[in-house]
Amino acid sequence: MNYQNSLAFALEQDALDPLKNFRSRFLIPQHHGVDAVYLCGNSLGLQPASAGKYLADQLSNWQNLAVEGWFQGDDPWLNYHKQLLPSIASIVGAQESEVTVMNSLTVNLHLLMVSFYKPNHKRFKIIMEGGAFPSDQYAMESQTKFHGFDPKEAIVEIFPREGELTLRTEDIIQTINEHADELALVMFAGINYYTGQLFDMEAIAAAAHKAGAYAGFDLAHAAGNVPLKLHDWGADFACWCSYKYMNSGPGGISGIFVHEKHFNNPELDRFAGWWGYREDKRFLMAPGFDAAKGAGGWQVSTSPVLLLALFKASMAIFDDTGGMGILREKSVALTGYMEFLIKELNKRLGEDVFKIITPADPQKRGCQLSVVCKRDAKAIFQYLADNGVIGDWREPDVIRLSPVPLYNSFQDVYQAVQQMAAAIQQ
Ligand SMILES: Cc1ncc(COP(=O)(O)O)c(C=O)c1O
Ligand SMILES: Nc1ccccc1C(=O)C[C@H](N)C(=O)O
Repeated sequence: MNYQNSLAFALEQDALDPLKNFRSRFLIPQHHGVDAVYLCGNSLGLQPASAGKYLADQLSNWQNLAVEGWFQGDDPWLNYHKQLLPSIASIVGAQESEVTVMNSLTVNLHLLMVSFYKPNHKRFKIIMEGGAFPSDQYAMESQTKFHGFDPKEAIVEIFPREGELTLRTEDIIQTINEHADELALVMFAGINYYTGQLFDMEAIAAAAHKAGAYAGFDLAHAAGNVPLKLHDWGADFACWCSYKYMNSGPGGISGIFVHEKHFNNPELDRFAGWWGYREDKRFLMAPGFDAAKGAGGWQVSTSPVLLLALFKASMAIFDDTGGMGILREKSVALTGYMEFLIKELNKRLGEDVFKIITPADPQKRGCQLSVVCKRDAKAIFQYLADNGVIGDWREPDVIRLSPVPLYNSFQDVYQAVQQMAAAIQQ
């Protein structure tokens, strides 16, 4: 047997892993008394072991300071969210003033559309990837209808070529060029939730701008997963949830990016609330909205401090890693290792039973591999779950598996593929 196919190889890689100690900073779900193989950080990241303490600190501030907690104590709530901004800015490649934390993802998508989708009869089209996450499809549909357009005319979805599984950048750019005269917005995921394809956001933003349109990105599956350079790429806006690769907890707080080129643009409408008011004068409670400069000016409501506390636990861990570069290095190796083992398994089975639909090029994917199962896929997925391998299922036949560099090991990946082999032999 090839050494790379052995448990010894996986254990050796783990021993060499510079990030190996980070696993112990997370609570790994248990399966029959041992660590489950959790490969589902693409849906819900694991709980930092410190999360309870961060939460308890704020519950204690609430207990002891009550309303004064906004202004007093070691960590007044009024500025609590700001401590998160350097970490978030570094993860998404932004300046601190270009990011803030607020609300949930789809809510933020709608709020940002208020600013960046202002269609007129000449320019009203939105280009997006075909098969985008349903919430994004519903958001775009309802936005076009809200402005009086027919979604069938206003929304242009780009699908892979016949016989291909993922999109070519050249086809995305060509579609943008073809619709240039009528295009208002290009709204793409950073990584598609189903296929795991990582898009060339820089090229997409450049093509959108050349066409005279805005470029926005939903980074639910990209933030905290792959290095991003939103500022340098010139993206107009972006939003993401933080409960996947950023481990902020179920329904955790979302983040937004607005490029600084828009900070002084008087044409940008927004749906305002007092939390987005310029801070030095917010408590004067004067009539007339005066926005805070920067992404913070898009905030609407009071910070949800308990959600921020959970998120802070995770960002402290990210800060200690040294950044997305080192995480990405391990991620490429870990996902590449899973791909290798799945291909070896297919060879042993004499057939591509597990067909990976995610691009093979590491530049075109993040942690996730989406695997189409050619035998009884549901039964195989169930077997994996029964044996402590947690991925997720997306209809009609895809199993998504995402080794996450912060807390997954090479041994996790090895065990997962062992169980896939055992599932077939059932
Ligand atoms: C790409 C994408 N957009 C939107 C959502 C929905 O986010 P939320 O339910 O937090 O609004 C998700 C995940 O749930 C997602 O993966
Ligand atoms: N928020 C959730 C609540 C319940 C179940 C799943 C989710 C997800 O986040 C799914 C994810 N967006 C996906 O890519 O399928």
